[in-house]
Amino acid sequence: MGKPAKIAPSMLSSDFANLASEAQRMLDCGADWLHMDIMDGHFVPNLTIGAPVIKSLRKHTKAYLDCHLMVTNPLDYVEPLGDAGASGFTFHIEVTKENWQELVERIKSKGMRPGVSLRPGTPIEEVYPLIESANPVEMVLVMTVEPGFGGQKFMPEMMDKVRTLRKKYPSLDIEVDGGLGPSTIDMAASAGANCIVAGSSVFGSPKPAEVISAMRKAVDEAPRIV
Ligand SMILES: O=C(CO)[C@@H](O)[C@H](O)COP(=O)(O)O
Repeated sequence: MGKPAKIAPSMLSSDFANLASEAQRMLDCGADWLHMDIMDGHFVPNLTIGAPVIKSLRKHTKAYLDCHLMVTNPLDYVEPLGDAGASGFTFHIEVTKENWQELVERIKSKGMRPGVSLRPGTPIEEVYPLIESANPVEMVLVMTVEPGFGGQKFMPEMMDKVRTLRKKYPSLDIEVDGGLGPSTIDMAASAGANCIVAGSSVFGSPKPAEVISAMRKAVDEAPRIV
């Protein structure tokens, strides 16, 4: 039995003007987590939401808010996001090589679950110290597109990173994000990913509950590589 599946619709593909009802619609369709893309227009060329929106959404739901920080200065977001009610706080290794220890400590002290993410061009070895630390991150998010926008094409070559991580760390939560849907889920699931972020495939479907359930089945029934 592998790690349980966590299916996390990316709210970036939702109708932001109706965020609370879109979130509830996803939960009613079987979502485990709500994936919240926080972009600063600097680390990535897109600007989305921040702590005020998380705070507003938190008033409408008790769901796990899986926040992915595509920002240059994640430390600045810890306090506001913790106070706003974020559940997970996943930062990028490319901007935290010098201060990830302090960052992880502060994320945990605000009651959030720390994760680390990496761009497609970043070698997987860069996150090992964060997993092996005495105060470790609890999830690795392997980007399967260049971060910044929904609706891009899945990069199958990123599955080598997932396989390597799963072999080395059998009980780690491994999340994948970008281009996931019915046609790519088997690649991610068989490589060992258990947390699946999906935007366009879920929100673009007339039957989102079926897409979510098919992705869960693929993860739960994937042949285990460890
Ligand atoms: O973080 C990002 C993009 O940077 C993602 O969460 C996307 O929003 C996923 O969307 P799809 O690729 O599934 O459409």
